[in-house]
Amino acid sequence: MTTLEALHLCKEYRVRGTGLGSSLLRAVDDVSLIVKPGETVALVGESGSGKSTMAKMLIRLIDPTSGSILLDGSPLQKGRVAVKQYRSRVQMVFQDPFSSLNPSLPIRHQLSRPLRIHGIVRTKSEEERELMRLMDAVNLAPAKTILDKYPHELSGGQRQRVAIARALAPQPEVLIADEPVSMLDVSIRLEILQLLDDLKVQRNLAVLYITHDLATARHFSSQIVVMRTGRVVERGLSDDVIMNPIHPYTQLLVRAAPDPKSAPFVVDAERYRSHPEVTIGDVDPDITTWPVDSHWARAWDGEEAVTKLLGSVAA
Ligand SMILES: Nc1ncnc2c1ncn2[C@@H]1O[C@H](COP(=O)(O)OP(=O)(O)OP(=O)(O)O)[C@@H](O)[C@H]1O
Repeated sequence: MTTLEALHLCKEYRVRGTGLGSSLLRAVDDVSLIVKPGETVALVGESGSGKSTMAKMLIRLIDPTSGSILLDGSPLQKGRVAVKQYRSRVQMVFQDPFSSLNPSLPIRHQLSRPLRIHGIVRTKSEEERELMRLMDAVNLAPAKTILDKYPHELSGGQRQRVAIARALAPQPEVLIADEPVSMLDVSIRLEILQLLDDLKVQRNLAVLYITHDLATARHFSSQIVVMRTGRVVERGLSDDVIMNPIHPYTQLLVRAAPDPKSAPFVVDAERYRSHPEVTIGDVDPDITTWPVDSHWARAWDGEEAVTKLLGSVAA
């Protein structure tokens, strides 16, 4: 049962000026947030708002300039051993499954390494069993065939599933997902987000979902934290933030979203048409002002009308 907490985090980067000198850029400025087990918190903002810098601090790739990170209320210890222990509890899924996997190693190697490093397995038979479990957890089949493949032999979605399996290998309690679907084909984004959501429930994970897509943030998160130029400008329950944005920047994000009516949602709607229990209807009028580079449709599931998130369109 692990809670991840960021307290007044700041990060300054030294950047070269136009002349000879350099100056400091405050990429993250006094950001606090808390992610609890079984909960997804979305960190939302436009490019350059500081989201990835937050992620890098929270996974301990970079140190904060000031502020602190607490895991279950305890401040982090310094040193390699402490970082390794931290990473066995807090893992990250990166944006790009093409560069986050080593192209020269088969999948089996990329998954068994963290299993061994973090002491999850000791023998060959334990390793084999755990590899099968991981493949099963991320719905990759046939497991043995895929384990022997190289990343370039897999689709983008399969690669991201492998990356998720690798993140799960140390049996973490916290998952940081930094734009985990933005590099993927529109048609599979929802599947990957749904997988992360299922894993959250099954493993009681605390999930920080970093995205610029407010629609999926609302769908998959209980809370949304909105960042702008390094600062938090708004936070709250996801529905409240989307339906009643208070800060002008959040209102702008919501308003600036493409109209889902003009989004090519028909492509994904076609996928749903093959599901006999769901019929695609009109786009839900309530969401026409949504910040959506996602597309939605009103669907009828038996008697009940439901709004389905069908996928995201490329930004
Ligand atoms: N290593 C670095 N050195 C200097 N400046 C940096 C560095 N990394 C990020 N920045 C700057 O910090 C700010 C925040 O960047 P960051 O990548 O955290 O934003 P972001 O919200 O994740 O954006 P994106 O979605 O485009 O990745 C930007 O102005 C960026 O140019």
